[in-house]
Amino acid sequence: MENNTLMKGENISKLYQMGEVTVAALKEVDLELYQGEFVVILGPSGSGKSTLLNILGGMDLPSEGKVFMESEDITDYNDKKLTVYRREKIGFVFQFYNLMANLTARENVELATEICKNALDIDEVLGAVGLEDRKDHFPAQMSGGEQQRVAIARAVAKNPSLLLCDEPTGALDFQTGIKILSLLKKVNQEFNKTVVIITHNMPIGEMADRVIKMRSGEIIETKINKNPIHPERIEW
Ligand SMILES: Nc1ncnc2c1ncn2[C@@H]1O[C@H](COP(=O)(O)OP(=O)(O)OP(=O)(O)O)[C@@H](O)[C@H]1O
Repeated sequence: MENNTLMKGENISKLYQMGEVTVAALKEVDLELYQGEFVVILGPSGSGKSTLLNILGGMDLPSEGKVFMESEDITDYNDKKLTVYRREKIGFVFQFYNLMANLTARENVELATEICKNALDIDEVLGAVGLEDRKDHFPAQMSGGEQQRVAIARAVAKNPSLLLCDEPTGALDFQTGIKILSLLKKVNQEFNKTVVIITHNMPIGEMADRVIKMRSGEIIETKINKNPIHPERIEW
């Protein structure tokens, strides 16, 4: 592995047996993620993005292939080690925030960090995502954009090696979506977190250091953006 390789997937395949039919969600995918980069994985519905994200995040295992995080092969892990891996190495951000409705913003973040070894200061992270005045609000008292900020704070405060975001702007209007993308960029730069976003929204690729395009379970193109644009300049 190169010095700054954070994750490496080798020959990853994922097959689903549907009665007589075998669906190949991923076909011999190779990829590398580098420390500190901002990656956007683009592809149409059904191209295998979520399957790949789930495997990188230790939520699912490949049918074949190896997945290394910081040189350790996570496909060798048992369930217990995978749980620790998900808890300590990965921050997840989903389209629908998945916050605990009966906990405040601060408590949602606190709960996620309680069992993590190297958690960051909760109030500092809530401040960084612009929620200092909303800490004691419950999810139902917040807008979609604010709830997504809580979800991002929750993921970042664990101090993971990698932030995996599945359509993080999918449920938001354009302006709010741009703000969330700007926040993810800030987290990438200020907290030096490697960020991966999966989306079918092509213009989002323009803010990435690297764009990985998928189709039918394969990576069909990897493109380095020499001059990624600021999210505020994205239009869709
Ligand atoms: N649990 C499953 N059982 C059977 N087939 C599955 C399963 N999960 C995914 N697939 C199939 O694998 C392929 C890839 O699905 P995946 O969800 O990874 O695509 P995607 O690019 O994330 O799509 P979307 O953007 O719609 O979420 C699809 O053909 C899908 O139907």
